[in-house]
Amino acid sequence: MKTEQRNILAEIVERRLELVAQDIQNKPIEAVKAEIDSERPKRRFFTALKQDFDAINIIAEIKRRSPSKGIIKESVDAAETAKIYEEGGACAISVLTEPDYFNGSLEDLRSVKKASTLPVLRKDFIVTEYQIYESAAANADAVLLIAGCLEDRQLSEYYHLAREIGLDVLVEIHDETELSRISDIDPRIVGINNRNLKTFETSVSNAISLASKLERYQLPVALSGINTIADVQLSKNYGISNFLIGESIMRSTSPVEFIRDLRGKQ
Ligand SMILES: O=P(O)(O)OC[C@@H](O)[C@@H](O)c1c[nH]c2ccccc12
Repeated sequence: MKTEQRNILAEIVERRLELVAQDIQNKPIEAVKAEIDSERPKRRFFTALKQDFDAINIIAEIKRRSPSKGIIKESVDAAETAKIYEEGGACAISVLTEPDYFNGSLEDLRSVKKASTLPVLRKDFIVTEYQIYESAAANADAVLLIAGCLEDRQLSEYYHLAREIGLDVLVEIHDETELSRISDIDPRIVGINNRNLKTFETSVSNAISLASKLERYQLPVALSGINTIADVQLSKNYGISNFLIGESIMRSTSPVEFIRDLRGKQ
């Protein structure tokens, strides 16, 4: 008999919606929109990824804990971590802002943006339009949209809204069904998650096999489970140049050297 797998993604999304409802009580959407500075300095996430063919671009992630691994690093100073990532040559910084399962916050994102000169990606479970405006108000340069937790209509609306207000978008997929669901929005940056967010099963070959199915002009980013130089090199051999890495960098005793090693630089 097959036991039903607890769907963690659905649980996180349910909780996220509750938290956003509280945020809206505290600060209505009009107030958030008013906080967006149209003159804010924009750093292009897309450009950071579009380097030469030989490059290995690392988006280094600030991730305090995760539902699959528990606490990854006890005390984390987001601003200091961002500076270290930049020193190692990361091309962009991803900041987990989900509070309950990842111990993140928009405060982390704001301080990372101030402390570094790199583009900053807001990594969260974006399931409302409110969070998109909130991302721009917090000075994010890009947002993540996860196909697995959005309906087609939401995916398209949020994608276009984010682009309209000047945010780049990383659209995350995990399998071929999700790949076909994003063909209408035709995103320029496609994150391929090696981890199944419903079951946490992880395989680095997932990004490799799906990347070959993207359009030529779409930039693949391999997400999750990349722990070693060999993992990076393997994907690179299959034409993937962009990697989003959290846990292994967070756990490293010398992240500057580790990021350099992953990039194949001295
Ligand atoms: O820590 P890892 O295995 O290097 O993974 C980083 C990143 O890919 C992962 O944090 C992630 C990918 N997609 C997500 C969606 C929500 C939250 C987290 C994620």
